[in-house]
Amino acid sequence: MLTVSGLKRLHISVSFDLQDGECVALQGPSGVGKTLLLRSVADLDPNEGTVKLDGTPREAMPAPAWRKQVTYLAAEPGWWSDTVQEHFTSWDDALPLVTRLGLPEDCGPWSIQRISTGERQRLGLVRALMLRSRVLLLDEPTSGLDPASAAAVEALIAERMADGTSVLWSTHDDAQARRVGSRIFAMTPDGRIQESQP
Ligand SMILES: Nc1ncnc2c1ncn2[C@@H]1O[C@H](COP(=O)(O)OP(=O)(O)OP(=O)(O)O)[C@@H](O)[C@H]1O
Repeated sequence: MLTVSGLKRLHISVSFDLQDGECVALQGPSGVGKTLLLRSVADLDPNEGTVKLDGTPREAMPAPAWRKQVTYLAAEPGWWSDTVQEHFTSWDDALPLVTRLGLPEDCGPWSIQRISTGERQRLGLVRALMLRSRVLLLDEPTSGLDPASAAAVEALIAERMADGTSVLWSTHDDAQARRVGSRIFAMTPDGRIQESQP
């Protein structure tokens, strides 16, 4: 279980728990602080508060180890090498997920320059899923996708949840929030979360 207590970052001040295998949808107007919250839980930006995974505080491990277990996926994932496959520790292991998300199996040698926004988004998700994290912090993971690709993403995440992965899923899509979330956190302009049922 992920426990977040008194997390403070800029105007944000939140406390919540995330059970194993649970998905909570995170909603709120653009600029309200959803990305700030997700990045803070992953300890990517300076913030205050107590964040624990199964009772172990994040300070008990090096930050990179924490981020491998509590993984943030940006709406626009970053790229640093020339080709798609160079961004994966094992491209062969990634391929089943790549094809599952509707990408062609020969896309490994493709130049990063040529791939579309939606292709980048799905490849970024595969990269995150390869870590087998305990918690996924997904920042609008289907915002650039067509309905079929978004459905494939939702199905894949549901499988990970069945294996015990917890998910905090930021989305502007109300219908998606109700589909994927067992609870909904609505962020308010004063940086709090209001919980509701889908
Ligand atoms: N490092 C920073 N310093 C100061 N303000 C920041 C910083 N990073 C983000 N902000 C501001 O905090 C606010 C919340 O940004 P955030 O990216 O979390 O919004 P969001 O809810 O994810 O929005 P969207 O739905 O558009 O992605 C914005 O007004 C943003 O400009």
